[in-house]
Amino acid sequence: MATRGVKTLDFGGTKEIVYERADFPKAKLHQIFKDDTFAVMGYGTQGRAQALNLRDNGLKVILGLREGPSFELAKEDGFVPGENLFSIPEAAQKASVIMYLLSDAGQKTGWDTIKPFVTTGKTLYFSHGFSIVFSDQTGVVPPPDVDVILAAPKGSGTSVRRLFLEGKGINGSIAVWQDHSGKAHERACAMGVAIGCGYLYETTFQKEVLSDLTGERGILMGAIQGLFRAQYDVLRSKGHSPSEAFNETVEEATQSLYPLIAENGMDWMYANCSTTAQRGALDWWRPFYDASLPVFQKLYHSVETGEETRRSLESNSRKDYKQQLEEELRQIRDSEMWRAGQTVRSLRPERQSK
Ligand SMILES: NC(=O)c1ccc[n+]([C@@H]2O[C@H](COP(=O)([O-])OP(=O)(O)OC[C@H]3O[C@@H](n4cnc5c(N)ncnc54)[C@H](O)[C@@H]3O)[C@@H](O)[C@H]2O)c1
Ligand SMILES: CC(C)(O)[C@@H](O)C(=O)O
Ligand SMILES: [Mg+2]
Ligand SMILES: [Mg+2]
Repeated sequence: MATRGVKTLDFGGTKEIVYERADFPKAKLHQIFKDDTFAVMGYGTQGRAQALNLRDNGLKVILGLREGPSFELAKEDGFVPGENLFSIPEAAQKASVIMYLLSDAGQKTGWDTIKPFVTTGKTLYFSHGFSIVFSDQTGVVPPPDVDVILAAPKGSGTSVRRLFLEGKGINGSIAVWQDHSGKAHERACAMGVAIGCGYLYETTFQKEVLSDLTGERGILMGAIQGLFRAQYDVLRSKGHSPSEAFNETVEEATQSLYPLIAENGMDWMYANCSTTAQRGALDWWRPFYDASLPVFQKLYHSVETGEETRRSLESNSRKDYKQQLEEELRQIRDSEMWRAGQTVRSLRPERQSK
């Protein structure tokens, strides 16, 4: 179903539809969701950001959480047990929109608890295509008489909340898996705006999960640590000090050059560097492309075949999962490169004045 006010824009030669916050002013959100109760299941980085943004947008939000640190945090954030803070089944029962924001592994184990409350006319909402697309691994198969929609912010929940509070908005993707009401598309767009996104792109559950898993394993998180570390190790092996190796690898990237890419693109960042740097970057991006292309192809294959979701479910459901995760993060934190980074960051004038 078409939503009024949308724009079709040219993305490098391909026309795509985008939806913006301006297409869904608050009054329209309140009209669309006048009869809805949003139940946010899980209070991780996304659950918390989306719940707080929905609440600040004046919509009716309740939480479904298990007892523990998240429950306590929700109380600190002003949610009140018995009023708008419940157990998972209680919240699912009261909800018209079940926002399934447990961890992806938690969505698999929690499905038997949630399923009885996914009843006729309700909306089941996700911020990832994982559970639905890989239902052969998760068992998450919704009944046919509900809407199943997705609004996936393309960034950390921390940014979802921070940008919203600054009056900005992260970009997000929306998709419809099942349209029982005939309004699922409009409701997905409206939810994307209601949770704090500034603008939204169309996708499918399938495309969202494949691109998201590739991106985070690749450039956004996995590849960036691998590339940083490889350059840092070469500089160190050639006798450069930790501070010099860190600054030339990470600090300048995040503090100077990446913000320039964000502002106006790669060529503009190049144009703001010396002719010497430009010549070198223009000569060397190709060898890096050639070296990494097969790794990205291997990664996409591993995502597409379900290997990555299998690994994630298996590792996240282990009893010692938290300890193992903390140990792996500790190894990164305690590596020389990131210890050097800690000292470098402490020297930033804005940190020193605090
Ligand atoms: N983290 C992000 O910034 C981000 C961005 C876009 C989309 N997403 C998607 O949003 C969803 C939520 O992500 P997240 O990072 O906030 O989640 P998360 O992985 O941090 O987990 C959220 C919460 O789920 C709870 N949980 C896990 N298993 C549970 C169980 N069996 N019973 C009760 N509670 C349980 C945990 O206590 C945790 O606080 C996921 O589908 C994720 O892929 C996340
Ligand atoms: C923030 C990310 C990496 O974009 C998200 O996809 C996640 O899974 O946390
Ligand atoms: Mg992800
Ligand atoms: Mg992502």
